[in-house]
Amino acid sequence: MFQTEFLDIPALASAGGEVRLPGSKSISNRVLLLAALSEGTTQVHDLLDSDDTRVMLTALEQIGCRLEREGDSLRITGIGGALPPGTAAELFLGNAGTAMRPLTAALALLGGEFTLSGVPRMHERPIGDLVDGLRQLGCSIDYLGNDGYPPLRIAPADFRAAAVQAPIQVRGDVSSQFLTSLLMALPLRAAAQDITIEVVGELISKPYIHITLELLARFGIAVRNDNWQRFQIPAGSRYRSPGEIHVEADASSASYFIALGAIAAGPGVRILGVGAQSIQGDIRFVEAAQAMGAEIESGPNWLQVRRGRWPLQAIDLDCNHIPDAAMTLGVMALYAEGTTTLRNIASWRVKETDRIAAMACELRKLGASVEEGADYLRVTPPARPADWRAASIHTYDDHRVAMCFSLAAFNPQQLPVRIEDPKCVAKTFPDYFEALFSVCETPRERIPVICIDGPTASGKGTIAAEVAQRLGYGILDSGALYRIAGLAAHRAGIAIDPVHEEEIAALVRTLPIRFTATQQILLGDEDIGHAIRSETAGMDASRVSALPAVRAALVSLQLNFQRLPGLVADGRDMGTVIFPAAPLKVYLIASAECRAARRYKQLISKGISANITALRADLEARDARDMLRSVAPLKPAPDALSLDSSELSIEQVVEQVLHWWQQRQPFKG
Ligand SMILES: O=C(O)C1=C[C@@H](OP(=O)(O)O)[C@@H](O)[C@H](O)C1
Ligand SMILES: C=C(OP(=O)(O)O)C(=O)O
Repeated sequence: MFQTEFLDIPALASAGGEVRLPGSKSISNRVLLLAALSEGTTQVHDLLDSDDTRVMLTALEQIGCRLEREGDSLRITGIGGALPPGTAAELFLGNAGTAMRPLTAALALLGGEFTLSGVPRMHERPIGDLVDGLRQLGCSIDYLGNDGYPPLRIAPADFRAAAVQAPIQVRGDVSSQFLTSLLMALPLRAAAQDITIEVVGELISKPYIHITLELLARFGIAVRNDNWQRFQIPAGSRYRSPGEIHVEADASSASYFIALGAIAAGPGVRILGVGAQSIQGDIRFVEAAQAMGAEIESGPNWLQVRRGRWPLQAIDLDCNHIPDAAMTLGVMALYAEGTTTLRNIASWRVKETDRIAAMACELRKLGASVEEGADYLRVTPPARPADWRAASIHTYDDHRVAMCFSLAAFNPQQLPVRIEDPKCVAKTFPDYFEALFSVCETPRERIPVICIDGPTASGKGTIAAEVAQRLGYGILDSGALYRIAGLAAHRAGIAIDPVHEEEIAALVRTLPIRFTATQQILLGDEDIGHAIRSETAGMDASRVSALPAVRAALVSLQLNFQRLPGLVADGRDMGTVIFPAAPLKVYLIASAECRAARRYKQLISKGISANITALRADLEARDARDMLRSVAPLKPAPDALSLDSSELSIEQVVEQVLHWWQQRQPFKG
């Protein structure tokens, strides 16, 4: 997951390949609650691992469920319809509507003392209609903040007096989750009598009720659905675990990759884990994308999406049945001919943020004309490529804003897009950007490289790692590559000798090397940081570096590090030889005295004795050698910015580099 303050996505060109999507949030949290209410153990496969499911799991553990991980699956042992006596807990439910609402209903009916709270936005998301429904049953629920909103206090209620006779009424026009919550919890009261729930007002987001009914059926509860207006839970209903259950991949998350396939040139995208037979209503996003021009084939568990009509075709659609995925249509509209209208989406205003306002504001930043109404959004794309703007997309702690706006990186003006607070995708799809980059391509020259060159002990490695971490970029420690090449040849039993030059070069080209943000050096899964610092590795490194074919192979290996979303490369010839077109080159220096003192401190802290005068003499000798060597000598590139770190802290140097970087970016707030 990208934990950075922002993520700059370079202009993207095409897409191809396969993505396996994480599990459905809506299914995961329903399955967890139903398993928790059942007796016995349910083994859940392919559960979503994200913020929304984590808050649910923690809450279920707090109320007495047992959770065990078994390989990739989770075994959950339920409470069997009754809480252990005296159960009390403070539950924090983040911003997960699928945890807050259903748990409110279940816990209010189970007895026990609870407080339920969430992030500040959760305290602005309505729950009053559900509380009103539950109060009809005699539940004791108090608002701890504003009436109608979490946080809530639930106290045990005496249900004996209140046989449920009249139908329970619940409004359906603010969120379908209120009805879902009653449907999942009311079997607790249906041992001896039928229970009827009646929807007041129009029921929105109906397909989510379909998911609820499907999963209730899997747990042994057959609800009668009378035209989406009345629902009857039959007397004698009991939660019965199916024993084992698989969670489908998330159809709302699929929308970003369906849109990607529709927008991007290239062979198309194959989406695994969800298909035509999904129980999730958001699968109908497929029809909307087809109407805009996408070519989509599907099987029971996969979708294959390719660009069809181009530019896309504008649509006018009632999106009530696909409230979450429809946000993605707002961004697809940027690539359409004509004006796209998304209707009947009033519920967007009470989700993670006011999504109508958020979409309108961010789409305008990109150059679109947007009309916003109480329950609709009308998007007209930028008239000409030159009307697109490079925007810094504010994401409002809304995962879907972050995910759908990443697709603006396919703009015809080839402008990068900045996504602020990219970690907000953790709500439902923590590795969204990694998945996106794994199927997107762009010409190498669009992927930014920051070069940090300089003499030995100038602090390049530390600065490069920190800058890379702050930008979410990859790292290339080019100095280590020669050592790794030597080590790999040595391990493969190939003598480092000109006779084996081609063989070593071939080996080098395939080495799976990675530099992590925490300065680990990985060869495959092995941390080889230590092994390459040995005396022998140093000797091997200098011998391989004398072989021209190996040097050439290392050049292409180094170029291969230029991957999405960007790279920080540290070394001696990054800006001069390997990445001469890099948009920022820093030449990092420090006085010999200062570098010797730093190295001295470093060695002493590791318990290695050292002599500062000898260290300084060593450094100066190496500087001279590096600067005078005939191949790629150490020198600043003509367009490098020099930075003397002698008197600066690490943080000050990092800030200076980032400041230079920001100055080169085109983004407008
Ligand atoms: O029941 C569910 O799993 C959901 C229902 C929908 O909410 P509304 O019914 O509030 O539209 C949807 O937006 C949400 O992401 C998940
Ligand atoms: C509205 C959403 O979430 P929640 O389940 O919190 O309502 C969403 O995921 O888009």
